[in-house]
Amino acid sequence: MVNSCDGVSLQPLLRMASCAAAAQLARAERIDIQRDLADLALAAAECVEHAPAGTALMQCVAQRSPGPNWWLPKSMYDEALRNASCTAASGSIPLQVEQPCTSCGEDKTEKSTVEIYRPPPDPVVLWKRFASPHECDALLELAGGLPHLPALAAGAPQGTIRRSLSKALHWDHHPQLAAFQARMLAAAQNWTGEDRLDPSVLAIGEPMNLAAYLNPGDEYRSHCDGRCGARPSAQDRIATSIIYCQVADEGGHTTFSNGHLKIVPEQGDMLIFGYLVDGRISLEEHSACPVRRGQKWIATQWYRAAGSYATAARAAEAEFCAESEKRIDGDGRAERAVSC
Ligand SMILES: O=C(O)CCC(=O)C(=O)O
Ligand SMILES: [Fe+2]
Repeated sequence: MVNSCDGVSLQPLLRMASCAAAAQLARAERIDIQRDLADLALAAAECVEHAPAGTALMQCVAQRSPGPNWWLPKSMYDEALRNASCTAASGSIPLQVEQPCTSCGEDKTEKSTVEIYRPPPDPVVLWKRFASPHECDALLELAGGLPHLPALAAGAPQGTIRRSLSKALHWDHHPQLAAFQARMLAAAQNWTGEDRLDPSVLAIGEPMNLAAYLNPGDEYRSHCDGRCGARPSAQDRIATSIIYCQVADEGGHTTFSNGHLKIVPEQGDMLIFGYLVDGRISLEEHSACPVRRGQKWIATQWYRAAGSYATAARAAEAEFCAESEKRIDGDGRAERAVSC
């Protein structure tokens, strides 16, 4: 009996085909979903520990899995890789570079470190200690404090993959955000090589998103902020920056499972990644691993290409706000109305 396709979030046609194929094969008693998923998880765990840095995890998994994985629904496959990448014993090893510190005031001799995990065209870098504790406190104050962040609505498009509190911070409500966002944008432009990132983020852009993972198990499962490698339309996001204002004592790391990267940030670090790639397997897919102990909160800024920003951002914001207004069942947590 095959019912493991329930809850799978593939494109409907692909999902139907994939699930039908799986059901047919399973009926023929040649395939056992649970067994094949367990094999996949084992292969992924081995690859996460042993594949050399830079090797795409998918290639290693394909070589090590005893059976074919092509028929598994994509979301199950992605989840297995992601779970393995979250349990990896240590973080990936980056190339480190030093640069003049842009947040050290008058002291021009101070340097800041940037860790390069992957070069363009889909770069991933971690700017160490980008935000000071004071800057993070200021962001939180604008959001009204951690206990007052609204929970993501269960009915929201991302409600099934994201378990966290979340709030949009609007520039026009909080003018003091502007200088900080300008610094984030400059860093993102520099490290993605994307001078197309729209500077109008400062005036009318997609709001900054504060997200808090306060309970054990809070997470953001595998997803793409952009188009997962498909040709981006004029309105799609092309880069992301995430400031880790608080990191969990255990868990809560960020992984790029397809690209075999595990980022273990410290407080104040900013992750920057770009994903304007076309026509090849995307390494953009990423996730926030479940928090195991302690709490984590982040500030995310998504970027689009110049010219696309105003309409797309407004549409996205309107959708987000409409969904967020819905009440939340909250998985046993207190129900709370959401204001946007
Ligand atoms: O919390 C994280 O580590 C990842 C967050 C994320 O993917 C996002 O905000 O788009
Ligand atoms: Fe993301």
